[in-house]
Amino acid sequence: MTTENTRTYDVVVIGAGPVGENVADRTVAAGLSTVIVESELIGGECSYWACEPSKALLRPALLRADAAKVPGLNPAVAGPLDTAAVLAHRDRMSADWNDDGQVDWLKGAGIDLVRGHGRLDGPRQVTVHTPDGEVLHLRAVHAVAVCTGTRAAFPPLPGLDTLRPWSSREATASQRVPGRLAILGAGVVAVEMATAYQALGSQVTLIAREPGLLTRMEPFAGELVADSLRAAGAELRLNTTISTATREGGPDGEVHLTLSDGSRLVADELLLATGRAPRTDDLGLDTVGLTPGGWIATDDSFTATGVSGDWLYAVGDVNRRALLTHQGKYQARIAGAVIAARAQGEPLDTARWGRHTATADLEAVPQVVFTEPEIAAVGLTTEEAERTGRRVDVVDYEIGLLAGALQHRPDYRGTARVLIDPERRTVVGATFAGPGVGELLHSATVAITSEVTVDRLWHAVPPFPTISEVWLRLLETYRG
Ligand SMILES: Cc1cc2nc3c(=O)[nH]c(=O)nc-3n(C[C@H](O)[C@H](O)[C@H](O)COP(=O)(O)OP(=O)(O)OC[C@H]3O[C@@H](n4cnc5c(N)ncnc54)[C@H](O)[C@@H]3O)c2cc1C
Ligand SMILES: NC(=O)c1ccc[n+]([C@@H]2O[C@H](COP(=O)([O-])OP(=O)(O)OC[C@H]3O[C@@H](n4cnc5c(N)ncnc54)[C@H](O)[C@@H]3O)[C@@H](O)[C@H]2O)c1
Repeated sequence: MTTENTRTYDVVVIGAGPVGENVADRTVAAGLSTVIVESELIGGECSYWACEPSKALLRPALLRADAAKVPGLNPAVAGPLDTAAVLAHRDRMSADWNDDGQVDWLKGAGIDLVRGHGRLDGPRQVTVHTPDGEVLHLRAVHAVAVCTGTRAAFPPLPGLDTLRPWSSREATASQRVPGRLAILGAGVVAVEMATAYQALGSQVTLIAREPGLLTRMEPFAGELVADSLRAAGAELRLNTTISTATREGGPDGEVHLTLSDGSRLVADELLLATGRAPRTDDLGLDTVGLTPGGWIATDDSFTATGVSGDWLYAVGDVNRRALLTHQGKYQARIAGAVIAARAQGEPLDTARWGRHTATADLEAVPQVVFTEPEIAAVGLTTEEAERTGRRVDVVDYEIGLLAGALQHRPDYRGTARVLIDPERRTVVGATFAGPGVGELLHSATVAITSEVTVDRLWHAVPPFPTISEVWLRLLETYRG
C-alpha cells in the first residue's frame, strides 16, 4: 500500500553527491532546516564511480612510471602490477560501494536524509518516491537546490543494448582487467582510463575523432600524454570514430568494431568515454517551466535562469559550468551562502570576487589530469585567449631543464606555460605538463585569484631543488 506524507523544510536538496552534501552542510550551518534526497549512494558519482576509484587505479601506474626511471629503484618495479592488490585498494577507496560512513556524516552535520527518487512538483515542492513505496511531499520554505549531476552520454551507435559497452562506471568499478580494451574518446576519462588499464595489463586501443588528445587544453599536454601512452604500448587511432560495433559470440563474446577510416578492431570490452549528460530527464523540470533532459542554466549565484521567485538553484555538474568535484563544492559553498542570505533578508554581494558570486568559475577553474605525465591547468589557455580576443603574453619553459625535475627523475620531460595580462601584469592562465606537477597547480590558482603582479611574484622564492622553481624560470624568461 502506498502511504503519502508531507514535510516542510527550509531547504530541500536533490542529489547527495559531493555538491549536494556541501550545499546542505552550508545551509544547516546557517541555521536552516535541510533535507537531502538521494536515489543511489550518498557521496554521488565522485566517491564510487569517478574521482576516488579512478585515482586509486592510476596511482600505482604513475608511481611506477616515475620509479622505473629512478636509478637504483628501477629493478624493484620491473615486474607487472599486482592487479588484485590494485583492485582491492580501489575497492577500499570507493568504500566498497557502501555509504554508511557518509550517512553518519549527514547525521553528524544535522542534515535529514530521504532515500528515493526526487522530482520537482511545481514551485518549492519536491515529491519523492521512496524504495518502500512511500510517496513523500517535501515543501521548501526558502530553496530547492538541484544537485543531480550527470551520467555518461553515449553516441548513437546501433545495438547498444546487446553491445553492452562500458561507461565510466564499469571502467572505474570493474573487478577484472580485460585483455583488450577499446576506448572511444580523447577527453579526460578516455586518457585516464587508457593510462590505468594499459598499466594494469590490458592492450588498450584509443579511438578519437580529434587529431590529438585533451584538445581543450594547451596542445603540448595532449602530445606528451599521447607519446607516453604509445611508449607504454597503447595504440592510438586518431582522426577516426566507430562506424559499427557488435558483440559477437554471446554476452561474454568479443566486440567487433569498424572504424570510419575503414579499419577494423576486435576487443574484449569497449569503453565509451564520450562526455556527460545531465540527470534532469525525470526531474519534473516541466512543472517549473524548464526543459526536461537539459542542463540547468544559472546566474553566477546559482539561481536557475527562467524560474521566477529566486527559490530554485542548480549547483555542480548539472549546471555545466565546470564538471569537477572541487569546483562543484566551491559552487555549493557560494550557493549555500546565497540561500542563507536570502532567507535572512540580507542583500547579496555579487561584486567580482564577492561572497555570493562564483567568480572563480569564470576565471580560475583548476584541473589535474592524472595521466603519465600529469597535466595541471587553471585559467585561460592560449586558444581561449585568442578566441575571446584577450591579449596575453605567453611564456613557456621546459621543466626538464630544472635541477628539481632531474632529481624527480633523470629523463624528465615536461612543459610549463603561463599566460600574462600585459597591462595588469598578472597571471591569467597556467598549464603544467610533467610528472608530479599536480601539486604545483594551486600556486597558479592562488596567483590568478589574488591577481598578484609578476613584479611581486618575483619576491616569491621557490625552494631549490624542486619542480616549483619553474616559477622563477618562467618569470626570468618573461623579464628577458
Ligand atoms: C571517471 C570520472 C573521473 C572523474 N575524476 C575526477 C577527478 O579526479 N577530480 C574531479 O574534480 N572531478 C572528477 N570527475 C568529475 C566528478 O565526478 C563530478 O564533477 C562530480 O561527481 C559532480 O558532483 P555532483 O554532486 O554535481 O554530481 P554527482 O556526483 O553525479 O552526484 C549527483 C547525485 O544525485 C543523485 N540523483 C540524481 N538524480 C536524482 C533524483 N532525481 N533524485 C535523487 N537523487 C538523484 C545521484 O544518484 C548522485 O548521487 C570525474 C568524473 C568521471 C566520470
Ligand atoms: N581528473 C579529472 O579532473 C577528471 C577525470 C575524469 C573526468 N573528469 C570530468 O568529467 C567530464 C567528462 O569527461 P569525458 O572524458 O567523458 O568528456 P569530455 O567532454 O572531456 O570528452 C569527450 C570525448 O568524447 C568524444 N566524443 C563525444 N561524442 C562523440 C561521438 N559521438 N563520437 C565520437 N567521439 C565522441 C569527444 O570528441 C571527446 O574526445 C570532464 O568534463 C571532466 O571535467 C575530470
